[in-house]
Amino acid sequence: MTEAATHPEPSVVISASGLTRRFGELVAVNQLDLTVPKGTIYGFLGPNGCGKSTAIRLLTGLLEPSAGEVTVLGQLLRGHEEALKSRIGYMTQKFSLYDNLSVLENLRFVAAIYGVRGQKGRERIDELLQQYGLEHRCQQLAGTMSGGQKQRLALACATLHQPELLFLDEPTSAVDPQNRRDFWEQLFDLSAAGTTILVSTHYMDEAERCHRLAIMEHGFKRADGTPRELMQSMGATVIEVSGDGLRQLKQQLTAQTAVISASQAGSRLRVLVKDEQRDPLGLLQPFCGAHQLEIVRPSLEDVFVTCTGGRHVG
Ligand SMILES: Nc1ncnc2c1ncn2[C@@H]1O[C@H](COP(=O)(O)OP(=O)(O)OP(=O)(O)O)[C@@H](O)[C@H]1O
Repeated sequence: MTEAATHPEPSVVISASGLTRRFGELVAVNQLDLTVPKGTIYGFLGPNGCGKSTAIRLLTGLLEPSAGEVTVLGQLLRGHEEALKSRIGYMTQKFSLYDNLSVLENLRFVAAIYGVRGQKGRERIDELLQQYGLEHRCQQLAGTMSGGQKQRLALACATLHQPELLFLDEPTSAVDPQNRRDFWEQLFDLSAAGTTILVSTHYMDEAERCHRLAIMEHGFKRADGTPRELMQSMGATVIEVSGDGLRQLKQQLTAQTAVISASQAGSRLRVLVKDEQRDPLGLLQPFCGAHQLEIVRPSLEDVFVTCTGGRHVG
């Protein structure tokens, strides 16, 4: 019998049930159930303070839960935090780099922590310098680098020991759109090589890139699935209204109980109407006069607004 047959690789890399963390009266993470399949990029989408960082710290074993269980890479997390550390990478919001150490010194420091020594360590560092475009910055102090460069160095540090599971807590908050795009290409490279990635974000466009995601609010998971599944099962119709006088129209429409929200983009009003309203166009028409009405495809932002009762991310 082969090794693989005796110890089959888990197809589910993170499994959590009833995961809860209280800070005094505050429940930062509330009864979180989670299943993250191997090789996926899984997103936590939600506004500041909804519990994303706390959930990540619980799943890495850095924080003890008040209740609930977590299995990571086929092993119960509780009691195995140390053993699992070498199989997990974690990039924090603040990137955790030493500003007064050079790029090379930061990488060597992390290599020493993970015991990636000697020839193997040097080769791995060279490989990462090249992979993340840092080979000409070896001697530069981390504190003098741009946001995008720091981010690449932080990712190199977090993946130095080639973790099977990588946690990224709002990794793109401090970088520009081009760097964000490049960063996501790097994440897909890692994912294609078999790394499972859990990433938190409050950007809709980032969440949309994930294979699967959970929408979080006030410590609760409000919905989860692939972006497409979430859009298909959102429970609302999206209608775009175009024309003049949209500010006043918006007030009239949001006063209707079947209207979840109305938000303006340019000369269009994007209106979400609950699915229980059989004739959503008929509901809006009496208010809209000469305005043009069109049913359009939902976006992830529409899903978010529907799940969280109209409140906004960020
Ligand atoms: N150590 C702590 N002690 C007390 N309260 C905490 C602690 N850590 C987090 N919280 C609280 O728990 C809630 C969730 O915080 P968390 O940092 O997990 O949210 P988040 O979604 O990651 O937001 P952000 O991106 O702003 O960090 C917040 O109300 C926060 O103030």
